[in-house]
Order: sequence, then structure tokens, then C-alpha cells
Amino acid sequence: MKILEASQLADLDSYSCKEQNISSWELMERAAGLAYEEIKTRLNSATQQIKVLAGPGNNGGDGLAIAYFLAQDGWDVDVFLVNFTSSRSPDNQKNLVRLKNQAKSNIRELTEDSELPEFTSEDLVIDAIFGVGLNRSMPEFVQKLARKHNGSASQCICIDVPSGMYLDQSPGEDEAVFQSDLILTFQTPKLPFYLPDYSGVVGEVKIIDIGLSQKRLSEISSELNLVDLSLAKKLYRPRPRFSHKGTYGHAVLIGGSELMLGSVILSSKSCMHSGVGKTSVLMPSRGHSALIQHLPEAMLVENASEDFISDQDLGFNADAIGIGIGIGTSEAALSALGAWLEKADCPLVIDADALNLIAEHITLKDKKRLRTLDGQVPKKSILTPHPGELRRLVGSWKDDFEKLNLIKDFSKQFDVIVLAKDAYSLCVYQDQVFVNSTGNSGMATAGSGDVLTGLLTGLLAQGYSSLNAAVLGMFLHGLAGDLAAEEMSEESLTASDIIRYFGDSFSKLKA
Ligand SMILES: NC(=O)C1=CN([C@@H]2O[C@H](COP(=O)(O)OP(=O)(O)OC[C@H]3O[C@@H](n4cnc5c(N)ncnc54)[C@H](O)[C@@H]3O)[C@@H](O)[C@H]2O)[C@@H](O)CC1
Ligand SMILES: [K+]
Repeated sequence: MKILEASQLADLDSYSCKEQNISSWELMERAAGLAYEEIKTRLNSATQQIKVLAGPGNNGGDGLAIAYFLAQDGWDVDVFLVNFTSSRSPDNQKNLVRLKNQAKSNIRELTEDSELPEFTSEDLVIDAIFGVGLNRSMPEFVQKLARKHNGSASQCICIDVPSGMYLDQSPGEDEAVFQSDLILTFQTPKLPFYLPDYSGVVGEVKIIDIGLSQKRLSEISSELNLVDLSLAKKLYRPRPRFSHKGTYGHAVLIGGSELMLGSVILSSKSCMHSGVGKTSVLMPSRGHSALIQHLPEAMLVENASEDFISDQDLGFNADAIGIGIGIGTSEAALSALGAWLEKADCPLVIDADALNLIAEHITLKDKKRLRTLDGQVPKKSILTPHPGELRRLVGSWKDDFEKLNLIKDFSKQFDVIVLAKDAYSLCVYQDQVFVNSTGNSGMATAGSGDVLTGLLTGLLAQGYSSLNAAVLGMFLHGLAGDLAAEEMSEESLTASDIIRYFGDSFSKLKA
């Protein structure tokens, strides 16, 4: 699903009106009507107090229409006109006149001199002050209103976006944003919903299809996408009936060190469950018997060292290699990693300590092998850093938007795919950004990343392009975690459980 910027949304909006031969007011009426239908299902008792906060723009216009529908259906509505300017958008004005003529709700004006309303636990607040048009700090009294609301126990439904949210920047340290219980957003998801900087204000998100032009939507180029089931289905490649294990590639997992052997076993197991033809494992030899016990389907590559990975020749051509899980940061691991980066002639999935070693040696001019990623890591490899590893790789950022730019620059500089793991993971290749919609906090558990690495390596070996493997793998991994959590709760979820739900995840792609 495309994620659009404010200017693209405005374009889509006006194109749709022309295409459907409707006025902007009629579109607003449709959007507000659909939002009202959703709000109605959430109203819990006749005693609920509804407070609509309406700005003077089109977001406020939505709010005034919703207030009208509520009052029409007999709900008790207080409307607060948040008048930080004396002008009003024409559609807002039209809805205000209709609301006044209806004479069923209490309408009050709020300006910077007004006393601000109280909010109680009985209140349902409908926030329609600013939508996607916010382009500078909200006026001080509106921020005070937001802080007062956020400090109360009232419920809040935000229309389109929480007022105070920017589509293209994080809020300043002192800037207030309305905290939402529910966001009813129109037509397309908005990027900040998925970024940690806004995590404190984003509640449940419901995307309302308001019937904007699909033709125009498909024409608008967007480098930002939310990865949902329909996008994942497009990436998925069904297996041909006439095929054999050679059809699905040979994956190799390279990982483990003296005290970290379980991680590579987990990763190999995940790889084996990804649909791959064969999985070979290069790991410290002290772990060999454990691997065969846990995963008899895997094949072992001889390894000279008991405790560390080596650069032992495979004796066959690998279709994809996953490297880094549990290797530690010893000299032995560093030297083996350097050798693998140099000799691998297939794309790699690079994770965990391999990322730390790379980050450390990007700048160390005296080390020859890992001096720079450029020309060392095979192009189109997938790097899967968690936030700490990411910081070591790309440097510090002041907010999520700067982080995204740093990742894009890094991806362009080294021609690699960066899968930045987070609550909503971001998969970035050059200027293309894929935001994951699956996953839950139960997956913040040891081994979850190892499972992802195994899955990505398996998909790569099957011939998915690096970007498609990364995007599809990210989605499937989160989906498996969601399905597992549904059955067993987020709390008790372990990384092994995620693998057990791969089957159900793949089935969703085929449904
Ligand atoms: N895009 C769509 O498809 C639709 C959009 N609609 C609504 O229209 C909204 C966008 O409306 P608008 O473009 O009128 O924008 P807003 O209603 O978000 O803001 C109103 C205006 O305030 C001004 N402004 C921005 N920041 C300010 C600040 N800090 N202090 C003072 N003034 C400031 C801007 O000129 C802005 O246009 C959407 O969020 C949505 O709620 C819906 O009515 C119908 C369909
Ligand atoms: K709003």
C-alpha cells in the first residue's frame, strides 16, 4: 500500500473530484460520513459526552460534518471551534453554517484568550484541529489544549492524523501532539504512524477507503510503501509442480562461537523451513552433534576450529549465504568474516556480530580487509541491523527522518539492502522504503533476529531478488510472530515458535 506525502494527497484529492465529477465538499461529506460510521461503532453509552475540536481548515471541516451526523442521530455534542485564525476553508464554512442551522449541538469558540475546556474520563474527544496540512508549530494555545487533553483520562479519536503530527518531520522536543486511542485516516497510511518518534501518540490505526481514484493512485510514484498482505502476495512465487530440491537453491549459514551455538542452529532451522532446497551449516565443530540432533535435514561443512567459524572452502556453489549470527568479535571471527566477504560470489545476509565487525572496521584505515564495505560486501547483500547495530553502521541521528536519510545514503553508497529491525521494521534500498505492518512486541526476544536471518537466506537461495527476499521475509517473519502470539500470547512467545508458524504465514499468501 502506498504511503503518500501531503502534496501527493492533495493531488489525489483534486484529481478524484474531477474524475468522479464531485465537489471537494462532496468528497469531504463522503470521508466524514465514513468516519462517522466507524465512530458510531465505538460509542458505548448514551451518557458519553462527545467533544469535537474543529480547526478552520479541511480537517476541521471533517470534524464539523461528523458533529452534524452525531447530533442528527441524537448524540449530545459539544463543538469547540479552535479559531487560531479568522479565515476558514470554504468547505469548513459550509459545514459550520449547516451545523449552526441544525441547532442541536453546543458550539463554543476557542481562541488564545479563552479558558480551555476540561476533559474527563466520560469524554470522547474527536480531534479535527489539524490534518495533513500542518506545516509549522501549532499555535501555543492549541498546544496547551493538547497537553491538557493528554493529561486527562478522556478517549480520543483523531481524524486523519493526530493534530500536531507532521508527515515529514518529528515533533520538536517541546511540541505537543494529541495522543490518540484511534486514528481514522483517509485512504492511505501515513509514515509517522510507524516511526518510534511518534509512538507515544499513535493508538489503533484504521485506514478508511474514501474511494479516491485508483487510476491516479497507481500513477503516483511513491518510494514509500506499507508492506501488507496484498503487497506480500505480489512478491510471493508459487512453487512449480515439476520441481526438485535443486530448483529451490542451496543456502549456507555461517555462524556460532564457543558459547553461542544455539543461534546458528535456530537460524539454520528457520532457513530449512523457508522452502529452500538444501541448507548447509558452517559452524564451530563443537556444535556439530547438536546441530544434527536438532536438524537432521541440515548438512555440515567441515570446520577446523572447535570454537570459531573458519573460511573453509565449501566444495560447492552456494546460492545464498547468511553470516554473522553468534560469531562473536574475536580476531578469528574477524579474519573468517573478511575472507567470506571477499570470496563470496552470491549475495549475503549479514547479521549480528558481522555487522558490528563491519561497523568497527569501516573506519580503521590500517586494516586491509574490512577497511570499507565498498567492493568487499557483495552488491545487493542484505544487512539486518537492530537499532544499536544500525547506529554503529550509519552513525547517530537526531530523529527518525534523519535516520531514514542516513540509511538511504548508506544503502546507496554500498549498494546494499538495509533491513532496519524495529517495532515496524524498515527495509530500505536506495530511495525505496518498505515499512512492515506485521510483528508484535512478543518478538522482542532472544533468537528472533536469528530466525529472520535464516528465513531471508532461504528466500534468497530460492532465487528471490535481494530486495524481494528482504521485503517478503520481513513480512512473513512478523506475520508468523503475530499468528503465534494470537495462540500463545506475546509474553510466552519464543523464537522457535515463530518458525512453527511459518507454515500458517505461507498459507495466508496463497489464500
Ligand atoms: N486528502 C483527502 O483525500 C481528503 C482530505 N480531507 C481533510 O483535509 C485535511 C487537510 O486539510 P487542509 O489542507 O485544509 O489542512 P489542515 O486542516 O490540516 O490545516 C489547515 C490549514 O492550516 C494552516 N496551517 C498549517 N500549520 C499551521 C499552524 N501551525 N498554525 C496555523 N495555521 C497552520 C495551513 O494553511 C493548512 O492548510 C486532511 O487531513 C483531511 O482531514 C477530507 O476532508 C476529505 C478528503
Ligand atoms: K486531526
